[in-house]
Amino acid sequence: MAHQESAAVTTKGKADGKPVTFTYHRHANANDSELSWEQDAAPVRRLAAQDIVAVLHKRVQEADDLTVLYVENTVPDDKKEQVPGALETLVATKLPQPFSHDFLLPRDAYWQTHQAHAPGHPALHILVSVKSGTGKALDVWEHMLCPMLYELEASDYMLHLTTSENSVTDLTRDTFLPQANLGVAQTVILLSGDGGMADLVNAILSEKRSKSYKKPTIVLLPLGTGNALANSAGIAADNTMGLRTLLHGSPKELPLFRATFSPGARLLVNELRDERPLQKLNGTPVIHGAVVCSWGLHASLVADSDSSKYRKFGAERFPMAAKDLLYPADGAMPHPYKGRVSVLRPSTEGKGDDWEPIDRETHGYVLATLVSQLEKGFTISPMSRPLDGKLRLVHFGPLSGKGAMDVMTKAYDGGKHATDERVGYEEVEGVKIHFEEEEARWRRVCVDGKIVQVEAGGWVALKSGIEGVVDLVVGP
Ligand SMILES: Nc1ncnc2c1ncn2[C@@H]1O[C@H](COP(=O)(O)OP(=O)(O)OP(=O)(O)O)[C@@H](O)[C@H]1O
Repeated sequence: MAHQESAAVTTKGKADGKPVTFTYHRHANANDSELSWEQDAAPVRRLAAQDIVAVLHKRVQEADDLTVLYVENTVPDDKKEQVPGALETLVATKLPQPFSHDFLLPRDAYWQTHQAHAPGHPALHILVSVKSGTGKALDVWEHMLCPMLYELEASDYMLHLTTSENSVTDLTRDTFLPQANLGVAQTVILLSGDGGMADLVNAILSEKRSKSYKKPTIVLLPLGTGNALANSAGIAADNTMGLRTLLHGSPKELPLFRATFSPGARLLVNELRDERPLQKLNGTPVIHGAVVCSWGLHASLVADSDSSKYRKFGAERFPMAAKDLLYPADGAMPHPYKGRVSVLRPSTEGKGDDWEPIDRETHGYVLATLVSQLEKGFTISPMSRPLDGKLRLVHFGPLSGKGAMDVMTKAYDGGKHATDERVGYEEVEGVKIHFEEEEARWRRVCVDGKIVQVEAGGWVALKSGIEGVVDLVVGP
């Protein structure tokens, strides 16, 4: 879909059987392009490029008919909370050639070659995480994905709706993993946030994989709150809820890190009220992640905002909880987090496995990530490229509420915090933290949105470069 020039091309054709004049305004920035059509006295219809899912060779009446799939986002304001959009079709005859060139489904796209009538096509699963984000995943299935599969004549799939916080884990352990171990190719369209992906990956890594293990291919439709993975991998760059990436993209291995914890670490669930044991690897508690591992302000923010009180506000829940942490009610400074942090830098000739301490006894923010954005526009790691597998550390010492806000504001401004002298930012292979906090709430670690409570005197050690277990479909 890459193109440089900015031009308009006009053709005479038909839209849904009625004679019209099509105009395609093609812009250097593909998402600014627009298709419009005029029919005598009727008002001009406009279709923004960012709403277009794909153009299909689907003959309806005339030999040169094409079917345009697009997302209608003009939902009345009072319905916006419930319906994020709906899939619509336009049967078009004689579309401007540059338009069809830009949006026709590529013949070699993963979807084309692996789905529908392709021989030996993978088992197709649709997994709807109904409580992710503000709870719109089911609407997206009903109004967008299901109608699209109908248009694509893809009816051979299994639909799964989550019924509990364990649904993704259970389904992966009982279905995806055993099939993958038998070498069966599977595509999973996952309507969720980062947590759904984390559950899936951790369930796979909780058991042994066979020699014939075949990585499932995951198509992620961004239905969470932060959608860090989707925003960083370009899946959420248009208005189609990931449908365009589903049809045009191709699979690439999802890089992972492993966080290993001291023996007393526990996963906090049920709005932090209950504890669960972590998975064990060689007797040691572990969690794997694809997005972020943090301690300090970020982890406290995720933990404090993980309640139904805040969740209903979507991504707004973070700034709301941030206010309480940055400007404590007693007028004190934000909490200085006490502990020893050391890093393992990418190995260079002559340097071994040397962990180097960060020269500071207290900290404000310690965050390691594999992605560039933690939510749309919050560019925590501006050097990160989609699925580059590089772990990057962002850290700073205790700052005033205003100082920390200042740094965060720069992160929202294209990642300018990365060059702020108060902030450390570098590529690392590992991070270790030994906690020296008395109070439990300051010993909470965030891994891909999950919260781990570490015991007094405990530690966490993070390593990148873990062998991937799934592929993620990303844009061309
Ligand atoms: N039917 C359900 N009942 C109870 N819990 C559910 C159900 N469906 C999903 N969940 C839970 O809701 C949470 C949703 O997490 P997810 O990461 O997908 O969304 P998010 O936290 O809103 O987004 P993000 O991680 O992108 O910020 C998960 O913990 C998941 O287990």
